[in-house]
Amino acid sequence: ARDRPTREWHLFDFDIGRPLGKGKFGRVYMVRTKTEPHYILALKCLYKSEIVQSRVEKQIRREIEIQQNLRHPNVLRLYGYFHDEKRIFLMLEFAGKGELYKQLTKHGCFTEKRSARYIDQMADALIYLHSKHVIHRDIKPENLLLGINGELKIGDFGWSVHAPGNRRKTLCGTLDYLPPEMVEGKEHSEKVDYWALGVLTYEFIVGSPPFEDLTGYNATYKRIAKVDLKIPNKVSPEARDLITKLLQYDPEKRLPLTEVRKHPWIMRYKSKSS
Ligand SMILES: COc1ccc(C(=O)Nc2ccccc2)cc1NC(=O)CCSc1ncnc(N)c1Br
Repeated sequence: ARDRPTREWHLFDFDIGRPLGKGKFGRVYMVRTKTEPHYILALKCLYKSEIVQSRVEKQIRREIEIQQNLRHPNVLRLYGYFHDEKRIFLMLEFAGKGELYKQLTKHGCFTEKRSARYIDQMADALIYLHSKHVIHRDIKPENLLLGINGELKIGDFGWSVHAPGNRRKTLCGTLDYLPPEMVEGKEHSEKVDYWALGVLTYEFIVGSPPFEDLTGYNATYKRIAKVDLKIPNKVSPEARDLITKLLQYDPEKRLPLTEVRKHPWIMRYKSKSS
């Protein structure tokens, strides 16, 4: 198809606003285009020196290609990018209600109604990403954002890959969301995102991830590999059922995302309006 003309962007096209947070590789600012129409964006600034050093240059180019073609209401848009001699700038959709984990920290945990609506939106976004052969691999509250109407947006893609992947994920981040097959360094598929959705469901309702073991890394490892799952009594039977169906050791036994969207716990809270 004829490529849509994308204009060249430069830093001087924008008024720079407040910092939005520190990503894994750089700083993000709220910005506005200087000329009409005044678009509000999140501009992520990455330093080439850091990128070249950590050899993620190839990764980021692949990232950008993948993401410029993603369009889904629950996936944060990457509109485009530009660079100067020292930096690469990612032009991102601005999520009006900011970082979801800040809400989770503030409230401790979410109601089952709010959790079910978020999980339904996550499942919808993951069905879309998997249809594009993108496995997210890093689903956790820190990577989720909220749009201006409170809708969930998968907001960060530092580690998504094209399926099937078994690139060792440098275990710098938390282990809590890793499924047994990744913890054991085995080949993994998009089913890793099914597992992470189960972990997310648990964490939204309970307020902490299911295999967290503050005594350390190896303790969490063991609990994941054994699927040592204890669900508190406060969790409703329907939520318990969904969590158990997602946190299955065998990836093939995990509930498909289309079934998640039809699960009684999700259906019970589907907003009448939408
Ligand atoms: C599509 O979103 C991305 C796509 C790609 C990358 C990225 O860094 N890729 C990458 C960087 C280096 C190496 C390999 C991959 C990051 C993001 N997203 C982000 O960084 C989120 C910034 S925080 C924020 N954003 C909007 N509204 C808010 N209110 C906030 Br707070």
